[in-house]
Amino acid sequence: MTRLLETQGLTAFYGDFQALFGIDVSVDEGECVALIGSNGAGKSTFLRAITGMIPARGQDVMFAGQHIAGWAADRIHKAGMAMVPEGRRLFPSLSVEENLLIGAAGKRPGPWSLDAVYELFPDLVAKRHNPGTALSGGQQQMVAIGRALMSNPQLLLCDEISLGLAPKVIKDIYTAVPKIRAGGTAILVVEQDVGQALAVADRVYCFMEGRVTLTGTPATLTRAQIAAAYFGTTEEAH
Ligand SMILES: Nc1ncnc2c1ncn2[C@@H]1O[C@H](COP(=O)(O)OP(=O)(O)OP(=O)(O)O)[C@@H](O)[C@H]1O
Repeated sequence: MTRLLETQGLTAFYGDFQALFGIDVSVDEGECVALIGSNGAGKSTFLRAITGMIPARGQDVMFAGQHIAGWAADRIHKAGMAMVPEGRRLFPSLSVEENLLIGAAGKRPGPWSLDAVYELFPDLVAKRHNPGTALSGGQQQMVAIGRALMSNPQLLLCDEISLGLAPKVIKDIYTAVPKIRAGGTAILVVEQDVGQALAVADRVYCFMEGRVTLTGTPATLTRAQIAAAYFGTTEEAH
């Protein structure tokens, strides 16, 4: 496996407030990695730090063989990282199709196109000329994922894609993950639903208070270890 993303000792600050304390996370090409942890653990901050949305303070972030710490967000996007932001953030005055086409700005060569996104999410076909806001929450999430895929990213970052959605809808959305990986895209998901994270990911990192408290594969981690790493209970986390 070739290493796609690697952070070593990543820190992040909001003003004087330190939100991340030395995070080591890696994602290999084509891999699916999940970040889990409670509210405020630092998962979204990690995504913001690697995508250049908050300044990196000179630490090491390697992506696709390049040192990207300090790069502007649009340069990182063009290098092959695309984000599905928490809350979807569709453009309300634009149609589904226009929202998708916006994601094609800075497009790299690859398998994703409007047709491929509609094949991935057939529910969107009949809605293609509707405004993004006229969709259900699940359909809006599909547009947000499709928009990110339109740039043909090497790494797709998904921040809480199941938040506020019904279990059936979450299941539908997660069925897209193997198809996205089949196109060669690695996925880093932030997911509060631990069961969902363990079901979809090759490896999991648990964050607590700005630190990684546990990492491993779903097959090797026990529920007790995860609970300890997630909530800071007394059992030692490995
Ligand atoms: N814009 C901001 N300004 C100041 N502090 C922030 C900001 N965003 C997040 N924080 C703080 O940074 C810490 C990490 O927050 P972060 O949003 O990364 O956590 P999270 O694990 O993604 O949780 P959530 O699921 O709530 O998004 C928290 O203490 C939070 O209050």
